[in-house]
Amino acid sequence: MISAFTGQQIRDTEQPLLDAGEGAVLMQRAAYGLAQAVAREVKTRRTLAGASVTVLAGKGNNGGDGLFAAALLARRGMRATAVLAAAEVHQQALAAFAAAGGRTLYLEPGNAEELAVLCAGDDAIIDALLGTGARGGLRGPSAELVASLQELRPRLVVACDLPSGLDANTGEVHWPVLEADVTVTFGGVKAGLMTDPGEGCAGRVHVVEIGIEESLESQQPELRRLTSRDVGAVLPHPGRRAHKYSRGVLGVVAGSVRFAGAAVLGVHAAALAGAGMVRYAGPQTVGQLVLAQTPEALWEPDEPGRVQAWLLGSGVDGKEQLARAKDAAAAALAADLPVVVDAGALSLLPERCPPHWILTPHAGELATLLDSLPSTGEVAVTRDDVESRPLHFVRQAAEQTGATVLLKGATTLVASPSGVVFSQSEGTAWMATAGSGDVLGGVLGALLAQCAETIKDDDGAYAGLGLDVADRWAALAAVAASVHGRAGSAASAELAGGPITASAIMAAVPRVLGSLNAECDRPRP
Ligand SMILES: NC(=O)C1=CN([C@@H]2O[C@H](COP(=O)(O)OP(=O)(O)OC[C@H]3O[C@@H](n4cnc5c(N)ncnc54)[C@H](O)[C@@H]3O)[C@@H](O)[C@H]2O)[C@@H](O)CC1
Ligand SMILES: [K+]
Repeated sequence: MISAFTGQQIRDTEQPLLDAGEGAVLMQRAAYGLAQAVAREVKTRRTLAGASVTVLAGKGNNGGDGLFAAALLARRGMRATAVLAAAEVHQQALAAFAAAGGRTLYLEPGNAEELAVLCAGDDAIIDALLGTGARGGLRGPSAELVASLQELRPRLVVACDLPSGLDANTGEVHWPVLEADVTVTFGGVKAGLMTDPGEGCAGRVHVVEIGIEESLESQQPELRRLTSRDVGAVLPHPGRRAHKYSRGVLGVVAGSVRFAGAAVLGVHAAALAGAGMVRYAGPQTVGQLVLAQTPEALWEPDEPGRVQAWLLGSGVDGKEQLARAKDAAAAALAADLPVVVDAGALSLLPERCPPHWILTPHAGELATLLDSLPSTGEVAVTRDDVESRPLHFVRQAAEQTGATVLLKGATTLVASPSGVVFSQSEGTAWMATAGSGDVLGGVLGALLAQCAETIKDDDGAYAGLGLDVADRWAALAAVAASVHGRAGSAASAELAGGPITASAIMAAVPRVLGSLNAECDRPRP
């Protein structure tokens, strides 16, 4: 599992070392790691000797890291320039930079554009304007410099610790921000690098160890990301004596005459993701389409028979289908069964949901949901609000409803009502296509049906994740998001990185499950 921490958690962990006079050592480790990363990136394009690098240096320790790194790069033969954004910068770092032969320029009111043109063509730019000590975004000439540079599209931007202007704790972005190709972050991943919109500006994230990593482990991560091994360990696996009922039966109330495809995709995705059986409830015309795609499924016009979990809501439209979803929700609540609550069913929540109710809104639906809750207050939450602060709002929704909430996006966040949040980002932007969410619902529904009866006791699979039992639902939802993202990326990769349909995402699910199992050395069933 990859853990991400707030800037404050990282600073608190550094503090005892700073108190012991180790600050300079930490900075040297950070600078060395940053310089190595820049050198590695430049060398994929050309030789280091004679290549050019500009460091944009602010007045804090982030600027110090950047200047020391640029000094190391100058000593390795790069032509190094520093653009100083403040009158006072880290003195020892500036002295080391000058001693290594670096050239210094001063950012002043009126010369930002000129400096941007001067360094935009460099082989690398290091953004060391603001780090974890930032309050708000870039201002004045620094903001102008970064805005101009962003327009000029530099060849390679490496962010020092985090892109300047990004909130290390929340991932909120105070524009303008210089979008990085690589972010070299120190000691541990900052939460803002694992949630949008911050993650979208950070490029590839590389962690440099500076000696605080062991102490950080005692902190509760702000965000958690499951790796392929974690996902493989949690995925359900049929035992030798399994039969279709013990494998897990999923009941689906999705689709409608108007949105029939949602039912077809949800049911088929669930079957491909390993449900022992899928029972579909809906109008006959839709039932026929469902059976045409998935002859393995059962169509039942009204209430399906016994199930272990429910998928409710995707594409539900009209009185009759909504009534079926309502009945199924009531039955699920009475029988304490896990439920995926998507789209049309998000309006059917009880006053307090259990954590095994997993809501799967996109940003707009989450805004509507929050607005409908009596606890939200007077000011309406908009889609833009959710997109600017997804971590804040997904957590709020989980706390206020009691449900586990999976917020779909380029980075998908899953919040448990306890405040534990997972972040998965394996997908591709091609997955923003009609029906993609219906496939995710099917995959998640299938996982719930397969794990419903074992999740509380299956300590082995969840060992190492350090979670309370109630948070396992969020972990399982993160597994579904990961499988869905991997399936989309695999489908697109097969088409040389081209566009994909929801059906293509769905078709790739079994292969993704197979390779995740293989990676965990699990025997084939
Ligand atoms: N604490 C340590 O020992 C270590 C710190 N490291 C680096 O130090 C950084 C944190 O250093 P600092 O605490 O100095 O913080 P920053 O480097 O983020 O700079 C904060 C300074 O900028 C000013 N400032 C804050 N917001 C501003 C804004 N919006 N516009 C302009 N100026 C603003 C503050 O008044 C403060 O002087 C980390 O991100 C990391 O890069 C690393 O060297 C590892 C060790
Ligand atoms: K920075």
